[in-house]
Formats: sequence, C-alpha cells, structure tokens
Amino acid sequence: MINVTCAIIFVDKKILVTQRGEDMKLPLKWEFPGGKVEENENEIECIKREIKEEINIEIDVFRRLSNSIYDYGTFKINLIPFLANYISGGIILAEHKDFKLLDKSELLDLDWAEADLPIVEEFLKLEL
Ligand SMILES: Nc1nc2c([nH]c(=O)n2[C@@H]2O[C@H](COP(=O)(O)OP(=O)(O)OP(=O)(O)O)[C@@H](O)[C@H]2O)c(=O)[nH]1
Repeated sequence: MINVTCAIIFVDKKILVTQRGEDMKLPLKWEFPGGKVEENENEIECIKREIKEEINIEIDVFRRLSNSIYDYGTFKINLIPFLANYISGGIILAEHKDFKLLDKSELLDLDWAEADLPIVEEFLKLEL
C-alpha cells in the first residue's frame, strides 16, 4: 500500500482542484494535489513539498481529515487529506493537465479519482 498525502487548499474561499494528465495513472481524473510520502519525511512535510513541486505555491496546513484506503486493483493507496490555506506563489502546473478554483457546491460535479470520494463527502459535511 502506498501512502499518499493530498491537500484541500482554500484560495480566497474557493477550493483548488487538479486534473491528472492523459499519460498519468487514473488519466483525466480530478484529485486534490499531493503525492507519495517519502521515507525521510513526515506527512506535513510531504504535502508542503508536493504542493510546491506540483503547483508552485506555499500553503499553511491547519487540519487533517480521515484517511481513505482504496484498492484500485493494480495498486492500493492510503490517501491522507489535509485542509490548507494558500499563502503565496503563482499557480504553475508541473504535472497536471488542468486546475479549477471551485465553490464547495461544485465539487461533486467532477469526475473524481475513486479514493477521493469519501474525502470530498467528509469535507462537504464540515462546517467551516
Ligand atoms: N496526489 C494525489 N494522488 C491521488 C489522489 N487520489 C488518488 O487516487 N491518487 C493516486 O495516488 C497515487 C500517487 O500519486 P502521485 O501523484 O505521487 O503518483 P503518480 O502516480 O503520479 O506517480 P508514479 O507514476 O510515479 O507512481 C497516484 O497513482 C494517484 O492516482 C489525490 O487526491 N491526490
């Protein structure tokens, strides 16, 4: 099982979501940006590093949500979500095909990576 962090990032009340590329695993699915936890880092270090590498921004992580374990058949992931606020930097996509800044009410319209669905649902129930 691979441990993957992801971040639900608030940018001026909107939520940043990213779309995977055609050549990536789970092509064109929408996800919260993040990536695999490396051996020498903790989960918070991981999510900050991945967001800087993938999206080019700095974030302030303020809460962790429930992890989502999902078996895609060819691989199984433990997806660890964090809530974060945008701090600085311009969004530049290093790997993703697209991004959107959405209202909470628009999140369920996307074609999500399966592992993200319980996380989206928990997030929608929060009073923030
Ligand atoms: N970053 C991220 N990955 C997710 C999410 N949901 C989800 O199922 N994943 C899966 O978690 C895995 C690890 O993410 P990653 O971005 O570091 O890895 P990758 O597959 O692009 O790289 P790889 O091809 O080198 O293994 C991916 O296979 C991705 O499909 C999510 O919300 N965020």
